[in-house]
Amino acid sequence: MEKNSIKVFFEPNSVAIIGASPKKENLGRIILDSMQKNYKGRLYVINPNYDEVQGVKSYKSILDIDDEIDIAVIAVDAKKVPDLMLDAGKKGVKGVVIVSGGFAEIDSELGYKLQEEIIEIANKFNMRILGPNCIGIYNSFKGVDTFFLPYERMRRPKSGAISIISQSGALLATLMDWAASKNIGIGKAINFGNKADIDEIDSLEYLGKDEETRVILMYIEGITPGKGYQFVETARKVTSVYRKPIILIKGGKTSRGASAAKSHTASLAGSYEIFKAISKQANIIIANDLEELFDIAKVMSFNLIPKGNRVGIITNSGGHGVIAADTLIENGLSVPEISEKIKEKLKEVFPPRVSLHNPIDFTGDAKSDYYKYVLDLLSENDEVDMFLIIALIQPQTMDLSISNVIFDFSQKHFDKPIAVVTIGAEMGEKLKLMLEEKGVPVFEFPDRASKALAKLYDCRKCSTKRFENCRRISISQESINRAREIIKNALYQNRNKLLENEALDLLNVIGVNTVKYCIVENYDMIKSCIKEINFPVAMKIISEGIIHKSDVGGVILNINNEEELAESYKNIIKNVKYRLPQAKISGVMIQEMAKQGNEIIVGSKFDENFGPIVLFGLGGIYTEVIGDVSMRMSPITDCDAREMIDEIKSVKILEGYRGLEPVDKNAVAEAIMRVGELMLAIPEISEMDINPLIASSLGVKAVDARVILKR
Ligand SMILES: CC(=O)SCCNC(=O)CCNC(=O)[C@H](O)C(C)(C)COP(=O)(O)OP(=O)(O)OC[C@H]1O[C@@H](n2cnc3c(N)ncnc32)[C@H](O)[C@@H]1OP(=O)(O)O
Repeated sequence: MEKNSIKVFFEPNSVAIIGASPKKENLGRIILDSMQKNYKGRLYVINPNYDEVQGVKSYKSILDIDDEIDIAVIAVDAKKVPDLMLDAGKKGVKGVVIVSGGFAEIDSELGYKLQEEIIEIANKFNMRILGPNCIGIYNSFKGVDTFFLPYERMRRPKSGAISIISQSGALLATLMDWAASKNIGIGKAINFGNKADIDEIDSLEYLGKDEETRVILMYIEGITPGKGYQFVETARKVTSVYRKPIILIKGGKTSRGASAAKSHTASLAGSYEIFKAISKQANIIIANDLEELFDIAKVMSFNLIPKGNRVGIITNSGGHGVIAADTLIENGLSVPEISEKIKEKLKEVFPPRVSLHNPIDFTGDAKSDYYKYVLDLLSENDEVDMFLIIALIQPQTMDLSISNVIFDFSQKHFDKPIAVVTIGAEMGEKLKLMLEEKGVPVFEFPDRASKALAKLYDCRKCSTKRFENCRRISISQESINRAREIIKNALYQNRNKLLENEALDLLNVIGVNTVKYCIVENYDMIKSCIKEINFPVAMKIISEGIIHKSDVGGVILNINNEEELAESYKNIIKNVKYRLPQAKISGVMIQEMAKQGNEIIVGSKFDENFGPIVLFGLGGIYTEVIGDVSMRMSPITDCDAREMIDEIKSVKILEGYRGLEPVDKNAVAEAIMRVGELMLAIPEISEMDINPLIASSLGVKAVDARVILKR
């Protein structure tokens, strides 16, 4: 049965709070208190022990209420929750917010059992569950507030266009409180705790379509297992169709963090590198730490997304201006030179000591009206897309009127985002507060302001990206069946690894080119085997038990004629028998020597959370030493594959660096996609590598491949 939208949680017409009592510390009472402040819908209390709570009649059971109830908020001991849910189901309640803890997150038999029970009841009555173990829902526009933190413990921010999705209730509460202190507007927030039902995807789907949300901030510890690709698709829709940037911070980046995350919300946190790659695929912007998330929230709440990446720096400190320029450029923005036309105008107004480049540096005797003049002039002439305004208060001529100059400018030129840097004793603090009161994003250090502006520009890139013309590659069912036969055969022989020739056969079957090869089982087969292959050739021993063939003399390269070939055959068998007498030799592979090209690697690994992850990079030392690789989860579209190629730092080598011929990127992209599709179609493959895959202007050819199977 299709589940109902979670809209009802944000916009209920009636809410029942189960477990509210007159006691001051009672969670239900705190929720009732918060709801009574701004909620205009109908409120009910369920508690058999009281007749009335805070002026609201208390019912013995939800079934006694003579009204439709949209959502019920449950704040009683976990063991009582299933019975209360049964009543809620009978009553026709559409959704329950379970704030109680004591379910799967405590990692006990009882906890898991209770969680399963409530899921069963919810499914039976087509009810949605938010939680358990959560603080629930917040909608500033409708006064919905199930956060059981009184106002003196958590300030509520003003209403605004930023909405927050958080797996952690406490972190969400901190963010809300901080936003209130900085005058940042938060519209909606949701915390789903254990994710018994509602998760990050439901939340994204709702907030993506929500007209009151412009930006989504997310804190998550792990994507719901098995829903990796759904997450990618939903996030892509939210960012590119609904044009809402998603800024995400992930908890559980390290294994220690991941185990804390697991006990915290019974969630599975995956490897952070994979997560970052998938976020790119999902068109999501990653915040590296909480400070950065908060910085981004600041610039986002006040500004619109810029039209371009040109930043004008206006400063009264040379050093700050230089650091700002460095950081902006390092983070992908441009700090363009001011045009001669504008310079001439500025020269007429300012003394010669003012530096009229970008940064425009007024030096120590800057005045507020200097800033006003330059801001207006550059905006009106469309010389830059954003401003980084550095207004330090120490220089003796600077005064607090700069606050009005900046704010007035922002109101007049709302299409030019700004970030302000200021610091300095009592006056500096005062200026900071004056700006913050108006919601202006203020920073103490230029590098943080610069990074925040860079992320703001990233939002533009995300919202302009398009996915509708991206295509998967299809491998025919017949080919998949043939590939499956190869795998089945190995598993039947009780092997968890394909022999090298089988791995190359598999690649050929799915349409990834390999160099020509043949297998000989005895000396007499050599002549017929070599017919189709031109010299020079390589010879490799085929044996299940030999991992490093070269170490046992099992590889001979550059064989130029039939004579050498016969000699090599004898030598290779002799070498292996001498060095590894117990090895079972399945045959000898004669393989065309690969023509010149770039060695690349295309590999894939099955990830518990996201399924097959495909990896791409230059082969050899680049992969291992520099870690210059890109990853995406399967299925991989042509757009993803092209992005993977262009993302590695050494892409220039593939594009024909210093006279080298550029490789056929389409052929590389196709190999990446085919590996991704194979991994999806045959889950018995747990890992595979094509290394090296030789890429040239003529296409790609696999030389060596390794395929590991799940028994
Ligand atoms: C912050 C984060 O990171 S996420 C948030 C995670 N959630 C939490 O932190 C909450 C943790 N605490 C809990 O889960 C607890 O179980 C609580 C606070 C929900 C309830 O604790 P207890 O007080 O032990 O539960 P209990 O069920 O006995 O009583 C709760 C209230 O419900 C009332 N109540 C009891 N039974 C019922 C019932 N069947 N129907 C309605 N009300 C009931 C009681 O009157 C009681 O109020 P009172 O003590 O003020 O009279």
